[in-house]
Order: sequence, then C-alpha cells, then structure tokens
Amino acid sequence: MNDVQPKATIVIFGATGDLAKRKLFPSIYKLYQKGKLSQQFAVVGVARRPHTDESFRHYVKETIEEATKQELMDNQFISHFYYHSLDATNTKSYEQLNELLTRVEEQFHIPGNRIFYLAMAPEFFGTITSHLKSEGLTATNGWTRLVIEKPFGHDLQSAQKLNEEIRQSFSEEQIFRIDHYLGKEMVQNIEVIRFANAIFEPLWNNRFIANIQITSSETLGVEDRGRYYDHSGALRDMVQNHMLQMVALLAMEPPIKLTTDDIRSEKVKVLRALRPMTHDDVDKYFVRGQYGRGIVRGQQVVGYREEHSVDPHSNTETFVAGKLMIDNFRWAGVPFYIRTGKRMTEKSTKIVVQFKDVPMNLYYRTSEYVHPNLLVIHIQPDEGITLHLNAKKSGESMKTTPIKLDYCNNCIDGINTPEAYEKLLYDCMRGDATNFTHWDEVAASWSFVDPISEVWENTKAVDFPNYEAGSMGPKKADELLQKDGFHWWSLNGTM
Ligand SMILES: NC(=O)C1=CN([C@@H]2O[C@H](COP(=O)(O)OP(=O)(O)OC[C@H]3O[C@@H](n4cnc5c(N)ncnc54)[C@H](OP(=O)(O)O)[C@@H]3O)[C@@H](O)[C@H]2O)C=CC1
Ligand SMILES: O=C1O[C@H](COP(=O)(O)O)[C@@H](O)[C@H](O)[C@H]1O
Repeated sequence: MNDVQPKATIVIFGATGDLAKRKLFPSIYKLYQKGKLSQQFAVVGVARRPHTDESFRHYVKETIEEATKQELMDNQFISHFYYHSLDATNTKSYEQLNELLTRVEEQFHIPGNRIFYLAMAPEFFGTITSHLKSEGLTATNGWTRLVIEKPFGHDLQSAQKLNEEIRQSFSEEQIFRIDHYLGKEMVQNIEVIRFANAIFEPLWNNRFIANIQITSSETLGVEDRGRYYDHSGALRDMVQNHMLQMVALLAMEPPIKLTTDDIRSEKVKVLRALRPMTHDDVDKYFVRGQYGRGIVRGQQVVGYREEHSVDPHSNTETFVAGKLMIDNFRWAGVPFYIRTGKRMTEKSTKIVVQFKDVPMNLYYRTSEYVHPNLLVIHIQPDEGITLHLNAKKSGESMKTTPIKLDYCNNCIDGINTPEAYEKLLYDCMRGDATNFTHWDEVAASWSFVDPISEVWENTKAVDFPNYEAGSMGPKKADELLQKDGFHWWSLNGTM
C-alpha cells in the first residue's frame, strides 16, 4: 500500500467500450504524467473487435487526445499498451491472453501484479472471473485484483448470486467494487470536514441538525444508454449506490482509525440502521418522476419515452426523491432528504446540512423570517464549502443579515483536482480499498431499495411524464419536505 509507483499490468475487459474511452485511458495517462506510474506498467485491452497492438495504440492515443484536448507527444507511454481480441465466453482465448500477459510482464519487469478491470456488461462478470481462475491467469507471483463496475446486480437476490460467482475466484480483499462518487474530491472531504473540525462534530446529531439534503441533478438525458437505463431507472442507477454512499459518509460514527475496515464497518452500520420501507410506506417517503419534453440549457429536448431504445410506454423513473430515517441514537428524528434525476435544471451535486434554529431569537420579530445556519458541501461542478451564518447588518442598529463564509476547493487546486477514476485506479494499484464498496454495503443498500422498486414495478405511474425537462422534478418532491415544514434549498448559490 505504500508503493507510490505501483508496478502492475492493468487488463481492461471492454477496452473498446465507452467507459474505457472516456474514463479509463485518460485516467491512466494522467497518472503517468504525474509520475504515479513507474516504467514497470502495462495496459492490455481486451474485447471482441479485431485490433493489432498498433491499431489499438492509435485508438487509445486518439481517445486520450480527445479527452485531454492535447496532442499526446509521449510515444513511450503508448508503447505500454497491448491488445488481445477475445470473446469473454471462449475458454481457449484466455490461455492466449495469459501468454500475452506473461510476455508483457517480462518485457516491463512487472512482478506478476495484475488488475482485471471488468468494464463490461454485468452478465459477463461470472464467466470472466471463473475463466481467469480456471485458465491460471490469477496464479501469479504477485498480487491479483478485480475491479467490478456497476451495476452490481439488479436487486439483492441477483447481487448475491453475482457475488457468489465472483467469490469462487477472488476473495473479498481482492475485489474492488467501483462507486465513482467515492473517488470525488469533495465526497472524500466529508469525513475530513466532520472529523477534523471541532466546531462540527459536537453539533453533528439530532440535537442540532434539523435535516440533511442531498441533491444530485443532471441535465443530460439517457443519451445512448436507453436499453440499460430503461431496465434500471434512477433508483437503481443512482440511489442504491452513489446517494446511499453519501448518506453513509454523512451519518456514520467516527471510525476508530482511518483504516479501510474501520471506515467500511461504520458505513455498513448506517445502511443497516436505515428505517426499512414497507410497501405501504413507499408512497409516503418516496416520489418518482419521469421527464417529458422541455427546454434544457436553451435547447428543446424530447421526453424520456421518446428516447432511443426506451419503451414508448415506459414506467421507468428518471427522478427519485426520498426521505430517509436513520433509526439510531445520533439520528433519530432527523430526515435525510435525497433527490436525483436526469434532465433537470442544472448539473450539480450538493449536500445541505440545515441546523436547528437557536432556542430564542433575539434579533427578529416573530413575523420576520429566521435564517437557519446551513453548511453546504459543494461536490460538483464547483467544489467547496459554504457556511451560512447571521451577522449584524452594517450601520443599522442590531439588525441581522445572512452572510456566507465560502471556501472554493477547485478555485485553488482547480486543474490539479484529479478525476474520480484516476484516484480510484491509483488506490486499487496501491491496494487501498477504502473508497470501494464492501459486499456488506452493497447488500444493505439493496435491502433498503428493493421494497421501493417492487412497489414501483408493480404499479403503473399514471401521471408519467410528471416533470418537464429542465425543471427540478415533480411537485410532489417539494411536498415531501413541505409536509415536515422544510423546503429544498436552491442549488444556485442564492440561498
Ligand atoms: N459508460 C459509462 O459512463 C459507465 C459505464 N458503467 C458500466 O461499465 C460497464 C461498461 O460500460 P460501457 O463501456 O458503457 O459499455 P459499452 O457497451 O460501451 O462497452 C462494452 C464493451 O464490452 C465489449 N464486449 C461486449 N461483449 C463482449 C464479449 N462477448 N466478449 C468480449 N468483449 C465484449 C465490447 O467490445 P466488442 O464489441 O469489441 O466486443 C465493449 O468493449 C457496464 O457495466 C456499465 O454499466 C458504469 C458507470 C458509467
Ligand atoms: O453512475 C452513474 O453516474 C452518472 C452521474 O455521474 P456524475 O459523476 O456525472 O455525477 C449518471 O449519469 C449515470 O446515469 C450513472 O450510471
């Protein structure tokens, strides 16, 4: 774990796909540029499409140039890339892949360390992992690790089955389940804000916090992922993983130490303490939405049901809002509101912690609005923290005015803030699994989400589409908070 320049071969299954192109190759290049890879590394791309090493290198070079908007001058870097054409279901070609890996390891003096990155559809995960073991690709002199992309199952049962298949070939310590939100700078900052500041931790409980809101809104629609998304929906695509992971980080107890196991074990406790949804509760605590036509950033866009590869009568939700209760000592009575959706007003992920009002406000008359203190954690696109306080209005006798203390992380680190995939790949190479999800977290998240999807799948949403593209979702999502005397804090910084 202390190896700052890990020596390893990264084998990417699905190397001709979208994820490899947009995220993985550019991230590997950035790690190389920053000196985080030694010369003892190689990348072996695997997919069915025919490629020579040369044509693959050309393809990788182009994708990196497109992503970084720079000409890639360093031919040395690209010479570490190889390609093997393989159908994941064909046993014979794994032997040939193993031969190629051994040759590449000899050439670059890599001590048998291998990362198998499955950037492919989940139906292949079991087949690939069993072949990796049966054909001897995991039997090396070094370490072997498996990186698994989401979705990890469709529900608890399918996730369990998938996990059992994978565990036939890899131990839990070797499995790195990616949740790219855990690689985001400000998501990682949640722990630091909470546990390194004496002013927050004592207040971080139901005596001082009124509610916590997490919004992750997107302007994009489903793009070319309609086939996947129409069988998934926002609940499985965003809530089961990213949103619940952020809830867990916000709500967990301080870990005994900052080790992978200690942090994960605290997160699991939160996920297990989520108040389970009975089928009758779902309508009370959760709101689903689907976008219709509308205008997003000045452009007219089609409704979800008109998107490519989407059922024209689809019942799939593209928006979810929910109220989560954590039934433990610290959080009893504090609602955690979450909201995520496609084709919303803006691309933004923010966490707002709303503190309770002071017991008696001396500076306002009863008819005047009291501004609560808010701590806003800006996850993206801006990265930072804003603390909303009240201060004296200049000149006027003892009148107050809301003020903001702002810290902008990417104003300072800006260009150097690493992309989530870059950080997570590097963590995996160093054997640090802290920012990957343990099976227990995955299982607890599915257990929470499953009753909601069961209800939604079995009842037609008669009001779909129920929000206009370019809006902040259906009205019912606002009512969810209004019932509790709260409202969503706006995302555009004017609050
Ligand atoms: N794209 C994204 O932004 C994200 C993707 N993911 C997940 O990552 C995974 C990959 O997604 P994405 O890159 O978008 O998918 P793509 O459909 O773009 O790529 C799929 C890849 O799998 C290869 N492939 C398909 N069938 C076989 C086979 N039988 N044998 C060998 N290779 C095969 C394809 O290559 P070929 O046709 O040449 O065989 C291609 O390289 C999925 O699990 C997805 O859910 C997760 C988060 C974000
Ligand atoms: O995992 C996913 O995340 C993206 C949103 O990620 P972000 O880093 O851009 O916020 C989402 O668009 C996609 O549907 C989902 O699969």
